[in-house]
Amino acid sequence: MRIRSGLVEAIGRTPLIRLKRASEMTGCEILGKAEFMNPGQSVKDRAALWIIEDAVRRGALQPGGVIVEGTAGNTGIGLALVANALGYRTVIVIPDTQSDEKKQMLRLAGAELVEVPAVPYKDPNNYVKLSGRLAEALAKSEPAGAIWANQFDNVANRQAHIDSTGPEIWDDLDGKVDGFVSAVGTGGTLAGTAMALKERSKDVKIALADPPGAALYSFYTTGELKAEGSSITEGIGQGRITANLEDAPVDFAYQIPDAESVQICFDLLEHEGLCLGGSSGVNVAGAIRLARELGPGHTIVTILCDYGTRYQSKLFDPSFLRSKSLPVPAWLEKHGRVNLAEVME
Ligand SMILES: Cc1ncc(COP(=O)(O)O)c(C=O)c1O
Repeated sequence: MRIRSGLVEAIGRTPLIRLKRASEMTGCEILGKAEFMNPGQSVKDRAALWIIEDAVRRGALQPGGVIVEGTAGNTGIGLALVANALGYRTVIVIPDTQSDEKKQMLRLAGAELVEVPAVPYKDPNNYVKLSGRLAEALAKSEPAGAIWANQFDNVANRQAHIDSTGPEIWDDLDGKVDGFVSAVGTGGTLAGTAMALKERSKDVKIALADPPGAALYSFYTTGELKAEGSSITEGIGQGRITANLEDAPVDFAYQIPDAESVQICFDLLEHEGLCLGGSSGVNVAGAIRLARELGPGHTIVTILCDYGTRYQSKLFDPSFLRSKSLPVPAWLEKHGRVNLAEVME
């Protein structure tokens, strides 16, 4: 019998799942690291835990203290759950464009939610900058103090992946890994996992998968930060080189259109039973591109970032998809296969 002593110990050590259709299509072994199986149902539980433990070690976070963060949702959920387990409180600043499901989960976990209009990073009222100012104010007014988690530029975030995600992938595959692909929100997952894998073998190829509207595809292919278009994906799409992204060893970069990532999410749900958010679709599309780049016979790992029920009102809602001119798979609208009235007669 193996018991984990609490929520904190239940974070990480997620399985690698073989993605059947992507593997068959490319002749490669395409594996998804099941980060949706973390207690907060996303990859961001790891960053939340490492950021909190780092603040405690530095003496910045006192018992009963407040953790303030600007987040698209998943980091906030991770922070709120870990805070509950360890005796802290959370105040989360979230752009109003994020899904209702994530906001509901944050409230359920006891986070104090501050919803703000989604404005670009350069605006002083951007959610990240606002959360920094709020943390400064609360540090003075709260009896037990407050810290700013600052996931974008706090490298305790990528340290989580240097210490856990990367080594877990390497160990589970006995070092037989040829490529790793990830989208970027803060860059913690991509940079941290890439650094851990490259440290073990320089031959592992690292690829960025970027949605439209983000500037990193352009940065890693031309050296210029340039963004065009927009995307329905949440939690990813970065316009600058965050501290977590600095020195990330990126070999290839791909831009994935929404029509492709959305189609992959439906495919994974319909044919493999994997219900995932949009960023996982971007990652799997990126893994397929890297597999084609390297050729058959290689092992490529990517991240299955979060669970799809978080997006029932968006990615999995036919009318939302139509409003974004995205194709709706027939089976998503299929109802009435079971006629209960007939059976009960
Ligand atoms: C759904 C989802 N996918 C991917 C990411 C990207 O992870 P990272 O911040 O480590 O780049 C995030 C980050 O918030 C996310 O919420």
